[in-house]
Amino acid sequence: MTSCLYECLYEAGLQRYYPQFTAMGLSQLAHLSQLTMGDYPRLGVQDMGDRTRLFHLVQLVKGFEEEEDERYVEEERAAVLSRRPPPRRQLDFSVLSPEPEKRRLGRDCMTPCKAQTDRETPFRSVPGERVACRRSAHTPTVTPKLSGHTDKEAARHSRRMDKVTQHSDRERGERRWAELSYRKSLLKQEAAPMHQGQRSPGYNYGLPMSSPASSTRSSAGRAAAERIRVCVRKRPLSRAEEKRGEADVVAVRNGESVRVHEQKEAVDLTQYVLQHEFYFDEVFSEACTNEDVYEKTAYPLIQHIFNGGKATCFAYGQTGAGKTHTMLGSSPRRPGLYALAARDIFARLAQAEQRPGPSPGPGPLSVRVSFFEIYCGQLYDLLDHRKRLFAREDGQRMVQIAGLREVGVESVASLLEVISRGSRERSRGASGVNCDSSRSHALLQIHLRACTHRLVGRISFVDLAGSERACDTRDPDRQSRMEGAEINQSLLALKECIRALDQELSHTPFRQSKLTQVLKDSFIGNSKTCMIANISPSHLATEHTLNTLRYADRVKELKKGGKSSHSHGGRGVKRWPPHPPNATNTSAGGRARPRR
Ligand SMILES: Nc1ncnc2c1ncn2[C@@H]1O[C@H](COP(=O)(O)OP(=O)(O)OP(=O)(O)O)[C@@H](O)[C@H]1O
Repeated sequence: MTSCLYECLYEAGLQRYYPQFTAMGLSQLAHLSQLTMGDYPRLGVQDMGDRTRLFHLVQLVKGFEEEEDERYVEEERAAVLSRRPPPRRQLDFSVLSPEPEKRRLGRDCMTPCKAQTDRETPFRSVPGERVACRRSAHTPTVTPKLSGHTDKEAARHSRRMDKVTQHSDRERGERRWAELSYRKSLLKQEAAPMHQGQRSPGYNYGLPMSSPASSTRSSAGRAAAERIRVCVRKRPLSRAEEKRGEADVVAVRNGESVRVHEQKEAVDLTQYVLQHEFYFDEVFSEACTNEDVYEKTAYPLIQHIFNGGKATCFAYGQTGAGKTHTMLGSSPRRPGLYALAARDIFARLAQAEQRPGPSPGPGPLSVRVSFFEIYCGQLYDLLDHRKRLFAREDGQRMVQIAGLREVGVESVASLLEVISRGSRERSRGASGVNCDSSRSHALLQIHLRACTHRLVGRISFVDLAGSERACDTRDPDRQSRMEGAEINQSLLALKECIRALDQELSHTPFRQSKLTQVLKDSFIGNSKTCMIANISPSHLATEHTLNTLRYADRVKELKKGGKSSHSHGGRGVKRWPPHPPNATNTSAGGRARPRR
């Protein structure tokens, strides 16, 4: 259960500090009264406007507490005088519904309450109890109805509400938000409902199913855990987003879970915040650097390819979520995963050369690089003037890309030079979200070859195209609609492959898209895969963020069943149910919702 602290901070425009509040143990609105201005820097509140707003919020909470204390003293005295116990304050659930127990947390709050009238809102007045409230657009001021309360008490409560209003009238402008928070906290002291998806067999249509990693996993499960690693990276709000007043609604917790606060409005206009919590192998907060991400994602894969394995590291997420930033880095001084991997590969090769005596492995290794993109279902060689390529299966049912150019590199610098040459060739276009959006999937492959040209190990870095919907593209002409459709189709195909693996289907539909075709060996044989799901913190991107997290959550579930080995390329029958149209567009309730 959460507190309404987030909502009040949200109203105050301070919600981006919420993670720091919770990190300091401030999880309830009442905790704010203990704050002093000396605590502001520790909460990261440096901006003058933010400090002022936080100060006003703290004052309001303190004022409310004092008022509450006075009221209780008064009530106690009146009770003693009249020799009767103080009135019991209980929720009048009878006006809500004949089935009060159903109207508790979670999605029940989304259900409009027919029994309520516009002017009757059951609420509680004792902090710590749960309350259901209703706000009508036509009745901005609600009169609370208290069970067991006398008219006198109701009038007193009403006076207190009026006092808040008068107070606000005196100091308009900046303090308006605080009063709103205050009113909200009075009326909605209920915690925002936590959405917890129930696990059910089969496909969950995007329903969150996340749960913490189990320590009692089978050995097969542990092996699978090694094969697929699912991480999430949250990027910081950009300056432009901050200026536009966008809110940070994503909180990273303990480096392994991420919580998304989704602002919702029920049919009866009740405002509430729905919380979604997901658990992953690693969750990187906005404070993490590319080095931090590399250390826990690609670094183990580099060790693996030197042991003769194949590895794939792909960055997934909506456009502008930070995939390219993660892979390429932002400047030579802030390298991305490509450069950090190259540095480790060459360091390891240098170590092997310096080692005295004959090497136990396949002898001296050479590093070769290929770089190609998948754009609108076609393959293009980024190191060969965008030459068209074709993926074909060989006799061993392994996918080979005919004509793909491999360039030999001898140092980190030369590898980076090749990468930047290829990156310039990538197809770009402006999506509605990112003005420098990648509209293709880019696959950088670093091959370790023996002197006989035999492939010893290989790592593929896949910078997936933005997973936004086609309708998000600016001026959606035919080309951008086709791009968007193809991107969505290939991501859906990837999901289908993962699901087929998850459910141990005898046939994995690699051929549904070029992406899954060329990624075939990412999930078979001696291979390891790491997915980095990039997410934006902005409240405007909440739906995409949830879709990305649900997708990543689905991949993570692969590990739980311990399904480490799969037949591939078999001739089994497709047994999975046909995916729903627009399955990537899911509502918070977990059901696929038709796109508009
Ligand atoms: N971790 C981060 N720290 C700071 N800035 C970041 C971070 N991640 C992303 N950004 C910035 O956000 C913007 C968008 O990021 P980026 O281009 O990497 O998104 P993308 O997911 O690759 O988008 P697309 O799919 O459209 O190419 C860039 O300006 C980038 O510098």
